Amino acid sequence: MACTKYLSNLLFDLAMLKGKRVIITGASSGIGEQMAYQLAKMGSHILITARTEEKLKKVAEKCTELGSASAYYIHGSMDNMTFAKQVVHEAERLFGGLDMLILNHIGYTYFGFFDGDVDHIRKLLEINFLSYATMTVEALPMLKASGGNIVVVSSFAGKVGLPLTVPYSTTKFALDGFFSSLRMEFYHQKVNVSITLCVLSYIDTDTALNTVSRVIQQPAAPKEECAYEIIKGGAMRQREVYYQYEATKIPMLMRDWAPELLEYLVLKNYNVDGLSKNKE
Ligand SMILES: NC(=O)C1=CN([C@@H]2O[C@H](COP(=O)(O)OP(=O)(O)OC[C@H]3O[C@@H](n4cnc5c(N)ncnc54)[C@H](OP(=O)(O)O)[C@@H]3O)[C@@H](O)[C@H]2O)C=CC1
Ligand SMILES: CC(C)CCC[C@@H](C)[C@H]1CC[C@H]2[C@@H]3C(=O)C=C4C[C@@H](O)CC[C@]4(C)[C@H]3CC[C@]12C
Repeated sequence: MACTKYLSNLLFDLAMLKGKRVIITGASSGIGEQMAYQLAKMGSHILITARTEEKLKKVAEKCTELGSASAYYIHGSMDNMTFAKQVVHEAERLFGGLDMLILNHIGYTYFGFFDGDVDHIRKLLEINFLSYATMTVEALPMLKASGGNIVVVSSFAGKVGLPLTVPYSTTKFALDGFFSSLRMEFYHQKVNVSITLCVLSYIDTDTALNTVSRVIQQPAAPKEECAYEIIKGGAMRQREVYYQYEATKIPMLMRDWAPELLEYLVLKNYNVDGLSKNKE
């Protein structure tokens, strides 16, 4: 594993992203914000989006300072498919094309036992899944023209059923179904657009730490390194990225061979007594 990582670091030249035109969704905070900074340092043209304009403005300004070829922002909510399409059209207007589409945003969800609210699942599917499909469809002509990359930020919870994240996990599993099937069709149709699905473990973003630190005992991995690994995987046209490798790939090997053992290990990692304190 260490050897593979060493090799891919060696092959991944930061210059690969110089001058590339990139959209990053959910880039006003967390992993998306970090990806914007990394791409800025690599000299990309960047269009970031999220709902909060003031935060986006600050992130875009920092991108310019860090050396981005250009940095723009557009604010709006991804529960609105017209807005999802508008973001792609804005990239076309600003850059005249697109090399990389990084789909990373998620809507708010609760961390707790499923409360029976199916309407919440429907709304979360709009934000976490349907907007991803919408932006992909809209961006495909530009990505085909550039031989570009689609990068989908998912989770270990999108590969394995976990407690306390029923609606969220549903939306992440949907991403795997859509994008893994689409990737297969691209092979058939000789579409030169790569699809990278990123399977992330617990990452130290403010949202994650505030939401789950009382319940999950294991340490969170650094968002900066996580952002780098996602961009690298996308640029290298990898089909999937596992970060942190040990916390995601090894349990994945267990998933089909020893599912009961995996369930046992997952449950041991959750301290559900911490849940009530979460709500205070
Ligand atoms: N952190 C973790 O432990 C893990 C994270 N992941 C994945 O990584 C990705 C990033 O997560 P993380 O950085 O922690 O999340 P953050 O909460 O830090 O960032 C979420 C981003 O999405 C934006 N957003 C929220 N609601 C909407 C909306 N309705 N429309 C458009 N944008 C919205 C937020 O900005 P604003 O509020 O301004 O709209 C923000 O920019 C997600 O896909 C997540 O599933 C996967 C596994 C673990
Ligand atoms: C082998 C097992 C012990 C691994 C367990 C991994 C667990 C701890 C990891 C894997 C995926 C992680 C969740 C995730 O994907 C995204 C988010 C959204 C964020 O806003 C709040 C935190 C949350 C719910 C993460 C919580 C921690 C999770 C469940």
